[in-house]
Amino acid sequence: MFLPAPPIYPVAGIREIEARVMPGAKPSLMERAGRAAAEDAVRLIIDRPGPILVACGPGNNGGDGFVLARHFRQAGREVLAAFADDPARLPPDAAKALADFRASGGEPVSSLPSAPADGWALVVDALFGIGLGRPLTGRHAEWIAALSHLPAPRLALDMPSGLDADTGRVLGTAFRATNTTTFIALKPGLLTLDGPDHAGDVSVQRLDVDAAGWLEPLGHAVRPSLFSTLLAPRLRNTHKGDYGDAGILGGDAGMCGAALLAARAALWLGAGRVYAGLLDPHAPPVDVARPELMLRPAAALPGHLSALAVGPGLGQSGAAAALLREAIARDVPLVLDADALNLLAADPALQRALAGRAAPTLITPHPAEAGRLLGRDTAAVQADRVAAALELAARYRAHAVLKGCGSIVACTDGHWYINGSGHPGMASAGMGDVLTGLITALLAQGWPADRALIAAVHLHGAAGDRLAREGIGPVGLSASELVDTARGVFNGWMVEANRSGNGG
Ligand SMILES: NC(=O)C1=CN([C@@H]2O[C@H](COP(=O)(O)OP(=O)(O)OC[C@H]3O[C@@H](n4cnc5c(N)ncnc54)[C@H](OP(=O)(O)O)[C@@H]3O)[C@@H](O)[C@H]2O)[C@@H](O)CC1
Ligand SMILES: [K+]
Repeated sequence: MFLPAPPIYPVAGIREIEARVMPGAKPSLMERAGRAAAEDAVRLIIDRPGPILVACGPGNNGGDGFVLARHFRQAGREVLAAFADDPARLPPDAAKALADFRASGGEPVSSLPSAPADGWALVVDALFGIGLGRPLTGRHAEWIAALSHLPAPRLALDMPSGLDADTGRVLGTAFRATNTTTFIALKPGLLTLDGPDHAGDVSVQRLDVDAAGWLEPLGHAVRPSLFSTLLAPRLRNTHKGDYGDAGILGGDAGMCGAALLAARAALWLGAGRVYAGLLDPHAPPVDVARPELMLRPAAALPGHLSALAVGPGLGQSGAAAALLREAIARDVPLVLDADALNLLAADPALQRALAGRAAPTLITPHPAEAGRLLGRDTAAVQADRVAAALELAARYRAHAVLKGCGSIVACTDGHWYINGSGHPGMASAGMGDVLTGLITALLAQGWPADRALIAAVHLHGAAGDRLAREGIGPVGLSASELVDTARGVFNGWMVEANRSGNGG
């Protein structure tokens, strides 16, 4: 049974939901948040005696911390709450949480206590949540640096302090959590850019709020349930023509391997026939390790294809640009990757041609390619990856994946997805070519373009994760190895989907 894809809301969405739920909420959302976080915390300290340190900040995140601290006091645990902001400026709920903590016999200390001889059982970061408005400096930054290095489970409430909830950017400095309990729903900043390195394992505590019932989410975390209905078993009475003809165009001198990797991935993920059109005039006529592939000169790809990818090893020659122009004119699902994106970024005529396509287009830029496509530098793209991916999708009328930590898939209908599979061992040569091949295979088999992109991105990372679990990576994992494993993971998903009634 595949789990549903959890919704993701930016801060504005969380605030909107909060404003609708807040007025009548009993117990208050803060009471629910502090209690839910305490329940997560109990699991972290099951075998850990000793005191708990809770660092509380000047807003409602601090209030959550006081509620958690009170619950542990009432349960008989030793708790130290550190709080050095102005109590008179606490928002009303947080002021009440502090008063309740005091009423339970607790009293905050105004500087970070030194660690007990046997260490803390748990360190809780309740300094800042979604209200973080600027880079952290001074005492707050010092506390966060000190807390981040304590050798104990480190639990962040809602967000690791210092991490921008919308973008995953570190504002000044950010808490390094082993675990994060986030409230109501996921936020993009937990899942992309610097988020995963700071949030650790993320638990979502919904606080009995049906977020999607209040506000339709545009963002989701990727789970196989997003495409499980497409994982149907093959009918017996079928032949290779039913599974599509995939074309891969690229492979100029010195870069044939890129096109071959994409082609192999397309074949291994089930495309009926795979053609590789290679620009290098000295390209081999056959892939001896994969003789099933049909290698052709770049200009000799068949007229009819079910899906076409342009880019792996393409280069930026005049011949490459001409082939790209012809490819864009084909009425076929089209994947653009690597130098196809660089050529596109530099040529307004190609961009106009792309905008006029009726068949779906998919683009797979890494942040530097995305920057070229959007006419800005890489840092500006990374500053807000969700916004950049959505802008790419709108401007190029294409489903776009912005690769990197927490790849963002943005669709032309405005929906977006953040993928959590994969690891940094996949930052190696040829990985992007394999992804292009996987996408092309699913398109060739008739998958809707948005689902093909989401599934291939998730599969690519899941294959890397499986290999890393087996000791093949993260260090030294090669793109070729990923191809076989992606096939295994995908077939496993099909078994799972059909066991659970093919509905996720
Ligand atoms: N939403 C919900 O449904 C629920 C929300 N809940 C909880 O509330 C949290 C949001 O609370 P929040 O809005 O009070 O914001 P929060 O993160 O505590 O920080 C605001 C304070 O920080 C300050 N400040 C900001 N940046 C700063 C900086 N760099 N350096 C120094 N100060 C800085 C800012 O001051 P100001 O900018 O006004 O000077 C203000 O005082 C949310 O994350 C969750 O934990 C749950 O209880 C229940 C459900
Ligand atoms: K926090």
